[in-house]
Amino acid sequence: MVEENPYETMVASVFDDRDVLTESHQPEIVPRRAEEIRQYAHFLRPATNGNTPDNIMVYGDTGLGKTVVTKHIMELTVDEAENNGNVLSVIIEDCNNDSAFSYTREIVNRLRDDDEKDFPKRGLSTADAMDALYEELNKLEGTVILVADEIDHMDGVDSFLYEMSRAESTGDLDEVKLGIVGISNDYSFRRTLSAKTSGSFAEHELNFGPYDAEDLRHILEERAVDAFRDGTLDEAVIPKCAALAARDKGDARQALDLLKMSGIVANEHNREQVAVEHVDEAKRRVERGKVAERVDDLTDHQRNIIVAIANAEVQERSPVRTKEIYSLYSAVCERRGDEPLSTIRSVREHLKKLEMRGFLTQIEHNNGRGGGKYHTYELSMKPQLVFDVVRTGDE
Ligand SMILES: Nc1ncnc2c1ncn2[C@@H]1O[C@H](COP(=O)(O)OP(=O)(O)OP(=O)(O)O)[C@@H](O)[C@H]1O
Repeated sequence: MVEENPYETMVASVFDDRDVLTESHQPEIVPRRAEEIRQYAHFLRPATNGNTPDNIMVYGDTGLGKTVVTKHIMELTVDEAENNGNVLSVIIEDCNNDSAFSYTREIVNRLRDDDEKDFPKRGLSTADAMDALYEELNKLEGTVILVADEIDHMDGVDSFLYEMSRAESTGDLDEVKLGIVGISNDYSFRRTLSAKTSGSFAEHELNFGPYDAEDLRHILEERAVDAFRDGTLDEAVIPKCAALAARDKGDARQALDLLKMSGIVANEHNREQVAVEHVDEAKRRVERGKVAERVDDLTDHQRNIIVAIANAEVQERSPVRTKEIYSLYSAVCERRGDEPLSTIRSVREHLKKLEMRGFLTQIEHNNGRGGGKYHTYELSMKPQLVFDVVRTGDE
């Protein structure tokens, strides 16, 4: 028997360069953020003239271009400084739920030569790490801009910002001028800083609003030029991806993920062109992927609880009271060979957490005078999505 070569029956991929649609790709053009880029440049201009730039806080929800715009403006600012005969270094480091100590250590090790990257993990205080950082920064010339992405995730951020923003005036930094840019999804970050830090870290604010369908269409079209081969995108595909993402949160990451997944689906169906129905399937897959990531963070008990409520929903018994959830949950545990929690009270605790994390919706009922209050719960997503990602075999 002659073995079939699967490549022989495949049409050419719709993609020219799929990586252009991924997060790590830094586009040369960043459309639809001209005003934010202009404001940014205004705040950063002193750095192009060899002076200390103002500190900046960039706020906005996820996927609104805070990072991509920041990288873009930093490149322009470094070029401008160079044209003016000045030296500007930019350090961009994600806070990644780090402590101020480990964040500082990361930067120190990045700035050190390879054979000196031995900054110890233990035994030193944050103050020691900051001293090491000042030492490294003082080896640079001109102006330095430190960009702390997801700054609200840094443990100990208050004193970090206090120290860094005073470092020039205290003489810790005597060779370079330092500006700090913080990026955050959390608009209340400013209010979490102590009065003394707010005072010394006086900064400008830049706010990024959601994209509308028109913005997203432009962004996707720009990327699609390099990502897809000519003629492989049905003309309705980009408007559809843009409209779906705009209707949700106006998030460019979501729009790009949808476009990329639509191409993957078209390839899997062995089609020469991406069509609108591929976007529909892509949407389902992207949603499933997101729910799967969130389900990964749940405990086994919490997973069994949402499966129990999904079961109630397909049996049209939802919304459900806690007592009924408990017995449905116990049945799920039994089927899966898990030991159930022994009290309704502990299930109730998990219900609260699941509600907070967006898996469930709680409905409050009032039985009128003397009747007391009680709660029922329903799923905040389609039950099939739960069955798909938890793989219970319960559907
Ligand atoms: N105006 C734009 N032009 C081109 N690409 C964009 C634009 N805005 C966002 N993107 C792309 O969308 C994705 C998300 O953008 P980015 O990482 O900058 O968002 P963010 O606001 O920093 O989000 P988060 O807070 O979740 O990190 C990236 O792939 C980015 O390249």
